[in-house]
Amino acid sequence: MPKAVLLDIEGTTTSIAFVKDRLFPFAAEALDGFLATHGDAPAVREILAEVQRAAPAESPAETLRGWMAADAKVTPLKALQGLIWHQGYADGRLKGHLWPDVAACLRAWAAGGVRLAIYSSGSVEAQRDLFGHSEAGDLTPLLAGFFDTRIGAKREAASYAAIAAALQQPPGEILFLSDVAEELDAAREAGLLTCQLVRPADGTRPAGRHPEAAAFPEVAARFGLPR
Ligand SMILES: CSCCC(=O)C(=O)COP(=O)(O)O
Ligand SMILES: [Mg+2]
Repeated sequence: MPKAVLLDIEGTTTSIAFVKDRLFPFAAEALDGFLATHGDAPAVREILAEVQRAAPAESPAETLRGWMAADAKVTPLKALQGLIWHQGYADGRLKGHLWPDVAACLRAWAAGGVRLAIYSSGSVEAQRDLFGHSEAGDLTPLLAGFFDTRIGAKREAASYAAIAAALQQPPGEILFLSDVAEELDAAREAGLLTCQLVRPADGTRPAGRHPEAAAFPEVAARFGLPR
């Protein structure tokens, strides 16, 4: 049985539609107003300086809008989206979507001594907000670690090796769950166990090169996780 489970968010714990049709438009629509009112806050200034360094020829707002349109998994964009979503979670406009099978399995796995951690392109702050204000309540006490692209890109094996080291867990004892085959390939290269979430409602196509499950109870059955 794996001693730790590392979880992707979009397409794994959470519907792709929630991220693409709710979270992303929420941040895009709020961008200009947020920059006007919070542009001088130190955390925002730092992000904007990083954006400007990445694309010196245009304004940070233009660059951010381009990255949003392209769904670029770029760390400063993800950090800024997290700050914008934080307001929505705080005032109740946003609630983190979780597939109905997810919360019960996370509770059972954690209660059975399995360590749980998140690895998403969304910033650590955004991850904490999604699970802290989820439709199933505050699940953050179940989670032992949060990792984003600051530790490395999700399609690079080195990122998974770094996460295993941060969790102080041998890679072979960690099961990584994701809908994206290239992420699973990278995790397996680093020595992690892998399982592709092929959720019918998300339209995920099975890649055919990793164990597959349509929902978390199937993951539990296949890998002997507590139920
Ligand atoms: C913290 S939820 C927002 C997820 C996000 O911004 C994203 O780009 C999806 O990334 P994932 O690695 O979870 O597929
Ligand atoms: Mg995903």
